[in-house]
Amino acid sequence: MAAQKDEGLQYMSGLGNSMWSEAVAGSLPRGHNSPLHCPLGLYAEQLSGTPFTAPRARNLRTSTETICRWLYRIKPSVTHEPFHPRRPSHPRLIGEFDRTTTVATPTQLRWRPADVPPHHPPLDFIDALYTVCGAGSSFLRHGYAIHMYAANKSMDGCAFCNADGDFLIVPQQGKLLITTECGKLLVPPGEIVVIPQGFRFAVDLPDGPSRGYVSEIFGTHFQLPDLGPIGANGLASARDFLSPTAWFEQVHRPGYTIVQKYGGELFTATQDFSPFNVVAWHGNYVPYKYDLSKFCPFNTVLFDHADPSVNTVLTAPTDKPGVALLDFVIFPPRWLVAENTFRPPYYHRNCMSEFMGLIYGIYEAKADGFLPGGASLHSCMTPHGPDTKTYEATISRPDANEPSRLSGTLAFMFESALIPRVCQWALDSPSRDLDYYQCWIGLKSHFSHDNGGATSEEPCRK
Ligand SMILES: O=C(O)Cc1cc(O)ccc1O
Ligand SMILES: [Fe+2]
Repeated sequence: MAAQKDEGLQYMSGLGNSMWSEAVAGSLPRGHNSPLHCPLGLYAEQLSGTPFTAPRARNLRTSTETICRWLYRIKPSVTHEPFHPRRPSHPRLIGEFDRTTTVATPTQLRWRPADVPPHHPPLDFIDALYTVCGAGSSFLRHGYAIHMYAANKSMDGCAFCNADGDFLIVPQQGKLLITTECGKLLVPPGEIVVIPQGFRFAVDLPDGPSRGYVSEIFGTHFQLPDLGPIGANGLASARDFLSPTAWFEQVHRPGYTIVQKYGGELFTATQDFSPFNVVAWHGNYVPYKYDLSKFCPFNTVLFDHADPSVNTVLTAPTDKPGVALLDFVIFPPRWLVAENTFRPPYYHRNCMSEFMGLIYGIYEAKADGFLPGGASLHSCMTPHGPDTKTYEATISRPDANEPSRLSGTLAFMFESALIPRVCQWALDSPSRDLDYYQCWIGLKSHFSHDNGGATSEEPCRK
């Protein structure tokens, strides 16, 4: 496990491995999870990311100390006033996707980037978050939600805790400085961060306003995809995932608020100290970040267009082999070398549902209209593919067989086997591109065929 430094913060590398970190030498109990007296008078506390009895291969556990076994903190997280529904509530977060909360639509949907309000109204990460679509239920521990955010203010005097699932956050504009119970992570656009279920965290915006995408998964965790015939190396490498090192503050903070998302609703509880009081921790259930430029893409080197699964960074599995609750797939800069091949994405209908975002540049299938910070949704079996301009430009390229480098672009997809229902506010949003379908209407027939004299009224049959 190599330590890495980044703008003054130190990280540990690896994914799924057991790590330990102590902000004060000797604060982590050795050989014990819950000693009668923890070093330095800390409390032990365990945070479980899977049922205790999950098979060992899936049993992720993070501990933040003290009384029990794994995480060692100045005061345990139970030391707070009772939870109450947050006032004002947050009407644009959904944790259960059914007819009462959301809408079913097979229409191709696209949104322009949302404006990031410069100062007003003040919106921190929590208030800026709004659900776009999703499926299933956080209560039933099966499903996912896709949210977006456009925030202009650091969280102040509060920490967020998502009891519903893991967040995979994709900042598109503006860095996030995320303080977690395990330490701090600085996440600029081009990197992603995963905050597993149950961790308390606070988001600062050191660069000013920030905008991005969030996928949330209920009942499982992200893991690296199997590589199959690719072999032992390629795509995302475990050593490029970075977790924080222990960091704590011991401060009296009267009125400090824990905002807990539970069943898609927000609840608050106050306490008089910072929750970032973990002095040492060990376990394999930790937040982590990943720089997407570290991804090693594989693709066709002779002909045809490879399916996008070849660019899977992380996958959240279901119980059915090969069927993802949610895949996180990227379309990074790379060489295109296929011969006699239509190189952009093909026209297709997919039994999986595809939500896409663009971090920077131009997406290879859309010459116009899909902008950085924007989004699209092509649900189960909804036809989609390159827009007219892309198609016409591609088939008339004189250099169509020359190697070309796709540069300065980074798009991604959240792809799921579960069919999403869409929030009404996303359908009614002023950012929605109601003319999206027009990008394909201009596709004209290129069909030319010697039909042996048949007229248009007399179909040609062979
Ligand atoms: O629809 C999309 O743009 C995503 C996508 C990209 C690709 O290269 C192949 C299939 C696919 O769904
Ligand atoms: Fe697609």
